[in-house]
Order: sequence, then C-alpha cells, then structure tokens
Amino acid sequence: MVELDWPRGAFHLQVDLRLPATGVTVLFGASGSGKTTLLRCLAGLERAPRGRVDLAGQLWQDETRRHFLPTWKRPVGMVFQEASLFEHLSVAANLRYGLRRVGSARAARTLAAAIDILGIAHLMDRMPEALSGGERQRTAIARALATDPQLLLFDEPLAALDPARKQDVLPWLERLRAELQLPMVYVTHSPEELARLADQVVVLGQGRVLRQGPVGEVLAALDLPLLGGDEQGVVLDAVLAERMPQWHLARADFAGGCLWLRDTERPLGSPLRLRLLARDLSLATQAPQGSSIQNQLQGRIEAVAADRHPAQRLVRLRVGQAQLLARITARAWDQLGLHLGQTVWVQVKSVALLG
Ligand SMILES: Nc1ncnc2c1ncn2[C@@H]1O[C@H](COP(=O)(O)OP(=O)(O)OP(=O)(O)O)[C@@H](O)[C@H]1O
Repeated sequence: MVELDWPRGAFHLQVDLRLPATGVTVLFGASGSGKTTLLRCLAGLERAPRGRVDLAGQLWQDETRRHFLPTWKRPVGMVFQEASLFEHLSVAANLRYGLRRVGSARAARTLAAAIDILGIAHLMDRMPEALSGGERQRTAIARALATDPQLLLFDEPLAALDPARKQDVLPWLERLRAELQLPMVYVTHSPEELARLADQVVVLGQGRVLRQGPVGEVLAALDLPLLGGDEQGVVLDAVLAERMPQWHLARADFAGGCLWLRDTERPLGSPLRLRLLARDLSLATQAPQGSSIQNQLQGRIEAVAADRHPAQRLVRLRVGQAQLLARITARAWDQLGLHLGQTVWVQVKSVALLG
C-alpha cells in the first residue's frame, strides 16, 4: 500500500495505490508526471512529508507515527538507467558485494538463479569496462537480486541503451518476469517495454494516478489511449495449446478464445504474450466466407470512440474475458449499422508474438 501526499514546489505528488504482490507493475506517464519520485519514495531514497508505505504488512513509512525505514533497511533491489557497477571489481566480485550485504543462504540461491536467468555466467571474470551496455545492465540486475529483495525497482533500465542493445536486454527481462516470483515496479515511457513486461499498469499524470489496472484492460481503454496511432492495440496473455506442423502454425489459447500464429517451436504449454494492433482487426456483421484470414472471433461491441483522424473510429470489443480494439472507418461503422452491444465477427489479420 502506498499513500503519498507531497507538495513539492510546483509539483504535487498525490497517490493512493494498492500494488499487487506479484508480477510487474509498470509506472507509465509523460515526462515529469512523477514516476521516478514515486519509485524513489518506495525505495526510501525520498521521504514524502505525508505518507504511508507498507509492503505485505511491513511498515516502511508512516508519517503519522514519524516512522521511516531508511533505504538500507528496506528489502528492495534497485536498477537505474546507468548500471552503477564498481569499475575496479570483476563481475563476480560486484555480485559478491551485493551478497555480502545480506549473507543468507536464500540470497545465494536467488543470486545463482539470477545469474542463470540473466545468462551472465560466462562474464564472471570480466571487468565492467569490458562489458557491453546490455551486459552491464544484466549484471546490475543480478547484483540487485543478490541482496535477496522482496521488491525489485527499475528506473528506466533500458533508456540509456541504443535500440539494438535494448532488444538484446528485453528478452532477459521477460525471463525474469516469467521465472522469478518477485514483485517488480518498472518505470518507463517506452510503449514496447510496457507491452512486453507489464502485468499491471499505473498511469501517472501531474503527480496523480490517472488509471490503474491489468495491462490488457488499461490498453483497451478508449478514454485514455496510452499508445497512439499505429501502436494502438492490446496485449493478451495466452498459452501455446496445439501445433499444426504441416502448416507451421501454433494455436494460442487466451481468455476469450484462440488464435493461430506462426509456430516458433516453443513447447506446448508455454506462456505467450500476444499483441493485436487495432489496425489489424476488421469487423463483419456475418460470419466471413471465403476469407484468407485465419483468425476469426465473435465479440460484442462494448464501446466506440473518435480516433485521431475523423475518418476513423476505434471500437472496443469484448471477446470472452478479453478486450480487443479495432480501428475501422467511420463510414464502415455507419454503412454496417454497427451499434453498442451488437455481436460481430472480428477478423484478426496479424498477431504478433512478443518476446
Ligand atoms: N529535487 C526536486 N525538487 C523539486 N522538484 C523536483 C525534484 N526532483 C524532481 N522534481 C520535480 O518533480 C516532478 C516529477 O519528476 P519525476 O522525475 O518524478 O518525473 P518522471 O515522471 O520520472 O519524469 P521523467 O520521465 O522525465 O524521468 C517534475 O516536475 C520535477 O521537476
């Protein structure tokens, strides 16, 4: 639980949040919206004059009782934009340094798992100057985990990397999310990192929480579009359920049905994250016949909104428990006589597998 009220000059941080105890919570918002300040308050690096922070019953801050646990006493790991490694120590020694701070057998196990998940075992003897930007960041994440934290905080960990290095590091972060049962709070303004890593999203604007919820729901909101233009769309968590080897296709089951996508040879049962862009979905009032599009779902029109261009509409559909977005022309909406509550066929032209 996080309640903070901090008028700080022209900026006023005012949040009241219940963060989930598992998964990745992405703090998203424009520059200056207060993401870093909130993260630093969680870490104990900043002290809001009115605030209460507790993690699963452990009270870290309660200003009504003048209680404030300093950073070094909070079981948090932090990863910043620049990996601040000790330059005179090898990777192994940097990691041992984190471990020495706590010295428990569990911390050693967490570190061993982190080295494996982050794929840095072969770098142990290297000095930081001999690491690429991505390798440095992976080492910094492992070092944060060596303190056996109960919460891992990331402040734009990929922002200082060039696009190619970012793509190198993202899969390791996805592995971390999938394999570590540790809550993480992740600050970014990158739509791609949001789509690939978030379980929950907290959208901040001018120090306040504008929206909070599961990533699928927040991305499907029409009144607060987070990803505009061609990036607008939703993500779905799915499971690889079947493959058709002769067609190199795999079936992903999600909470509203199934979608076929190109097979990437992952084992059956693997969790998948899919991205469906609004521009790749079209609607029909009858079951499409003779269409080359493989993925056709039935859904109900839940909401409609103006899009950036007056020729277009954004339509939100409910398919089982999932929500999808389709971008269609205003003319098509009119000609097909579409209306709220109507059941339609949704044709999905393309499904992207993230990660
Ligand atoms: N030490 C400080 N004293 C006073 N105001 C500050 C201080 N540090 C930050 N601020 C202000 O607090 C506001 C929120 O800053 P913060 O860095 O938390 O935003 P952010 O969402 O993380 O931005 P960005 O995405 O650009 O990093 C800004 O208006 C900033 O100018």
